[in-house]
Amino acid sequence: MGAAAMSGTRERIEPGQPVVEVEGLGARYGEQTVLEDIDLTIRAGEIHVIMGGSGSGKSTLLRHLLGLNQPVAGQVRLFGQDIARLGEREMLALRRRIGVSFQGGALFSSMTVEDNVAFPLREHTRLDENTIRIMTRMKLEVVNLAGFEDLLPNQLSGGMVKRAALARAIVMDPELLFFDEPSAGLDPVVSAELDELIIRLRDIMKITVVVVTHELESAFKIADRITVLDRGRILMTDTTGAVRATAHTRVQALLQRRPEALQLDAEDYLQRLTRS
Ligand SMILES: Nc1ncnc2c1ncn2[C@@H]1O[C@H](COP(=O)(O)OP(=O)(O)OP(=O)(O)O)[C@@H](O)[C@H]1O
Repeated sequence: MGAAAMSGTRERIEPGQPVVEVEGLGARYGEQTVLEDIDLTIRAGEIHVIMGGSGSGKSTLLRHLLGLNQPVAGQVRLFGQDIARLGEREMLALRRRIGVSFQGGALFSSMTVEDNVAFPLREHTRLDENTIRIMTRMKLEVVNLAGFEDLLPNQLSGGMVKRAALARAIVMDPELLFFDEPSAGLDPVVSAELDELIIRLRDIMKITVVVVTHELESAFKIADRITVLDRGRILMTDTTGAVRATAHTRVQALLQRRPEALQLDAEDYLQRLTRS
């Protein structure tokens, strides 16, 4: 039995139903508009990749989806609930249905892999130690880290750290997982392993996964649907096939670029410099 099942009754959302709904979202930092007119629906059971170059607004969108930032316009609904209207307790209950693996979401360096993964269970549930241990080990197996539970983070490779962080993000059996730049800093082989793992989470654990990335290859490999974000606006949301085949010139321009070029758009960069 999972932590979710133990923490009370909750309806599991049916495949294909909207899990994340964004309508007319706008975001600003000071005078700078960072997101504008964002409409987006993410459905249960899909791997949805939000793709865009550096500064396109990916991280800001993610922060809004998690309710960490207040929008200047529009709304975000998670599991059908408008997150701006939720009280603290309701928001906490909602957050338990969500796993997050952030780029900078480092492991606690003084804790073993096992204690790191067990941390959310110790913080948010009253499960006994034996159950916590079993659930933690199960998740370590899912991410292929069985046998490494007693190591400290600095004894792990970059790919292993990512997998341990992923185990921690799924230890509460989330229905929705946000994964920020899974392949950042990883070599291609390790990055491909992580892609496989994300696909496995969808197929075996039936988790809806939202991946934010600027890695084109990885995006096309794992996504059911892709949202292309550019300068704070959504250029398109569609299946990988449709995105690849689109006649949209700006999308094609972004796709033709080498990943490194996509990270730093010179024109954008200069605009940003002169704006501030
Ligand atoms: N806390 C902040 N305060 C002010 N401006 C910010 C802040 N965070 C981001 N920005 C600006 O908002 C814009 C979008 O940034 P954001 O981090 O959302 O983009 P991104 O697509 O995630 O980029 P990257 O891939 O480089 O992380 C950029 O112009 C950035 O400089």
